[in-house]
Amino acid sequence: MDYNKVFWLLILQFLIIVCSSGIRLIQEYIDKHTEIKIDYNIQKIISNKTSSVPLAYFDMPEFYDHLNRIQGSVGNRFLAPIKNSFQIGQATIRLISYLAFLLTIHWSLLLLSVAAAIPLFIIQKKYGKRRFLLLYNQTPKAREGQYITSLLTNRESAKEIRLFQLGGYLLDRWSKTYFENARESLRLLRRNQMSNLGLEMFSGLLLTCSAGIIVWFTRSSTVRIGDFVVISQAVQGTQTSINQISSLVAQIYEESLYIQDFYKFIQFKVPILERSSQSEYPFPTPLQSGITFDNVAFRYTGSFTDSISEINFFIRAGEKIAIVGENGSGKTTLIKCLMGLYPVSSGRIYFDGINIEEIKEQDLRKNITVVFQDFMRYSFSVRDNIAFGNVERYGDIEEIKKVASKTGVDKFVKHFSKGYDTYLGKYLINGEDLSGGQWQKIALARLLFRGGEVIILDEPTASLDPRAEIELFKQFHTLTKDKTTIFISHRMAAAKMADRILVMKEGRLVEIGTHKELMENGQEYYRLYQLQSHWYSDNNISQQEVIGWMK
Ligand SMILES: Nc1ncnc2c1ncn2[C@@H]1O[C@H](COP(=O)(O)OP(=O)(O)OP(=O)(O)O)[C@@H](O)[C@H]1O
Repeated sequence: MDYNKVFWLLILQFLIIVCSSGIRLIQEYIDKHTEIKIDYNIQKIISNKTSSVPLAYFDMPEFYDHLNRIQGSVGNRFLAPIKNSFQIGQATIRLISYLAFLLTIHWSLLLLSVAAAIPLFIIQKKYGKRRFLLLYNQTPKAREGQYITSLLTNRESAKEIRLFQLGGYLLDRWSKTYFENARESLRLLRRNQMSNLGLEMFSGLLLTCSAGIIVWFTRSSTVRIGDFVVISQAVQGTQTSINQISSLVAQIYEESLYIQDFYKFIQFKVPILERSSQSEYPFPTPLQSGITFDNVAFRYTGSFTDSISEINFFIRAGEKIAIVGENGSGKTTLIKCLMGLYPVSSGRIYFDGINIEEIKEQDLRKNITVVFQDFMRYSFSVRDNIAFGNVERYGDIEEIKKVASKTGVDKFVKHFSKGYDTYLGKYLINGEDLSGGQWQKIALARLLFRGGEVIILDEPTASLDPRAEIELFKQFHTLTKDKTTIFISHRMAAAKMADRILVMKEGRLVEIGTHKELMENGQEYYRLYQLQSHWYSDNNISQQEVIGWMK
């Protein structure tokens, strides 16, 4: 025996084993790497889309449904068609060799081997589509379930859930939605399994027929008995390969439905909600003349009535305006239109005579700054919470400290061990909790850090008492001296500080004028003012005091 040769053959065998394992491991790594990259890009594309679409899209449940559906489109889903194509290639090579062999025996064997693939493809394609449609139809319910889960796990809702002892009820409600969806999924799976059973029986029948034919060939001595096993294996191999190909093609079809859905989301556009003009005028800074509302009306998507209509007014540059009116009278809607967050349904808004639709969107955002009543409380540091007003100047800690000092944020930050780097809230780390009023000061600091030509407070002062609210408005006036400012308030005494007051009622602008003029008018403003006059006497705030603040 040539031991030397055997030794080298054993070495070769070892190298082949190592190489094939190495190739497999590298391939697994490349797969994972590609999957992570695709995941990252998909998440980025989705986040880019959601952060840039018009705000009105977030009033549409179908937008949330679509978003929820495609969030399941992870890298694997995009990778699957590529992986499947490789497997189809491999299976095709195997199939061709089997077919060539079977053809040399008899064409009927070939026919019987491939016959099961057609119904298999049809059934798998059908159930692939049904699974997609099921996901489509189940999304609203699944979202309801997710919403309930978030209520049960969020800090914001934790208080009320305990207070109203809602835990058990919400859990039952969640179980109901969960099992409704689960039942439908299982029903589809059962049907799919029944069809698969039928297919297996059909394949088995075809295999048996093939075996019968081979036996008949051996009896009629076309084939030798020794070839029986080889031919049977070839028939089985053909059937397995072609079934695999048809399953893989059906899977590609199913994945393509999800991928198409993903692209539909990326291309999702509601023309009526998009800016109609692509013109790109800069925002007129500084504002020279003022802001004009020319017969503006706006209706939310899906609503049957206008939330604001026939709005006509002119605000001079540098003017201090208050907007008052009862709940739901359209104050916030008017502000959202003024900011260009919603394109108006009819009429026009002009800044120094330039139609809002023609001003660069980025410029609008830069120059109109708002603190809404439901402003964000970021679970990040104090510094983040202020710097988010203008991330381009994130590193400008001096300016951050300046606005913090102007708004009184510095008074409580000085007690925090990490100062401006202290995290707020408890979500990410055990940070500091702030009171409602302190959060409002943070929001105000963020607004000042941003700056801008038009500065708006949309009643972010709800948790302040009347005295504190007036104090804050007074401060706001001082801090925004040369700017055009608008503040919304339900409190008439605060509105008194404005140069002029807009009074909204049922979506219309019913009065406009100074406090004195409106009181003399004796209409809506006078009525609202009278309704609240006791608040201020109860809080020991005299008319003189308010007038004093105004000076
Ligand atoms: N996103 C929305 N989709 C549909 N309708 C809305 C939406 N937001 C507000 N509305 C409706 O528009 C009307 C005006 O609401 P808006 O928030 O402008 O009133 P508001 O005067 O600011 O009220 P409040 O003083 O209570 O804050 C209301 O009838 C409200 O139901």
